[in-house]
Amino acid sequence: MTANILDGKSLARSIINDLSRRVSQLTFHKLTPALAVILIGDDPASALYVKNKANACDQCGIKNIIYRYNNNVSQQQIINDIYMLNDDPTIHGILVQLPLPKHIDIPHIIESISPRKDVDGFHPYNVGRLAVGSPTHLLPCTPKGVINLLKYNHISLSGANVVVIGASNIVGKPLSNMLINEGATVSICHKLTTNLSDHTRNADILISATGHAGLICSEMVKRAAVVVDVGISRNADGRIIGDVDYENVRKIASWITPVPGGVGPMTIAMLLENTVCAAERLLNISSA
Ligand SMILES: NC(=O)C1=CN([C@@H]2O[C@H](COP(=O)(O)OP(=O)(O)OC[C@H]3O[C@@H](n4cnc5c(N)ncnc54)[C@H](OP(=O)(O)O)[C@@H]3O)[C@@H](O)[C@H]2O)C=CC1
Ligand SMILES: Nc1nc(=O)c2c([nH]1)NC[C@@H]1CN(c3ccc(C(=O)N[C@@H](CCC(=O)O)C(=O)O)cc3)C=[N+]21
Ligand SMILES: [Mg+2]
Repeated sequence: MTANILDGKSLARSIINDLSRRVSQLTFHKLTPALAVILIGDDPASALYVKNKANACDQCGIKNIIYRYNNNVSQQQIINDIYMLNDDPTIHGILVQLPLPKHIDIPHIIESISPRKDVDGFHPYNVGRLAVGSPTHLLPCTPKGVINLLKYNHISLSGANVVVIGASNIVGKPLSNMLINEGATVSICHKLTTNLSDHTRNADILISATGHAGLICSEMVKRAAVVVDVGISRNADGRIIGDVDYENVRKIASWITPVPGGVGPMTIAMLLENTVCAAERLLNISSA
């Protein structure tokens, strides 16, 4: 058996194509959706994400404004600039690229973003709405991308045993809440989990989001499981690789995401969708 591919790249392309029409509709109403990206320092992974985002924005007509700062910029400067963007009616989404330099307090920065412009879905207001299962306009991009990729391929979540590895605020925790809301039975594993494979071998759907290359080998995967690889690291040649031993696991799994070309492009498509939704809210023509 060889797994089917969960092709995030082509699904993202078609989502971005559909977004172009919604952007045209908005510009017809004299409203061009705009995303402000705050980028501090020169982290190479961040630079790649920022570049891919900018290209995708260009494809569908979203205005993308990048604010660059040196590593030693003060926290107060960033907060002042976020307040300015909160009050700017021509800006619909604000994204602060993570990680941040050590002297900057991430929760403090995130809480200064207006929840209406929080296109990452990281503000405690939006996190809380997700946690209590209220309707939310802005869901975190990577978890939303994973759920959409599974649903598009008719992979059922209701009643499924899903194991999520990684419990971060940007991927593992929000993804787990979204899966619970979809009716899945969710186990969350992290660094302190003992005997990881005792958990992973029970998974109908296994999702790894650690950044530990090669963590998931075929012995840890149940036959015919669905395997989703969120992780991004670089191998010795500088190529992007995930958490999963792809060549061996694809012989066991029923479905698998490639890296690159799986979850990454979906994250970007969801960011653009959130930006368009945030702009549409101003006109009350939301189709979502
Ligand atoms: N494809 C995409 O669109 C995106 C990819 N990423 C990538 O996903 C990965 C995770 O990102 P992020 O959540 O921000 O990372 P963090 O470093 O914030 O979190 C990693 C999580 O994985 C857990 N973990 C790390 N190593 C192991 C291990 N060996 N066994 C079990 N659990 C482990 C950590 O446990 P503990 O909590 O105990 O420390 C933590 O919960 C990274 O590679 C990142 O680059 C991130 C966002 C988007
Ligand atoms: N505030 C904030 N929000 C984030 O969502 C966020 C962040 N900070 N910091 C960094 C991580 C990482 N992340 C990626 C998104 C897309 C790709 C991506 O486009 N991946 C392509 C790479 C393709 C290529 O090689 O160019 C792929 O997997 O196919 C990668 C990584 C978002 N993150
Ligand atoms: Mg990918």
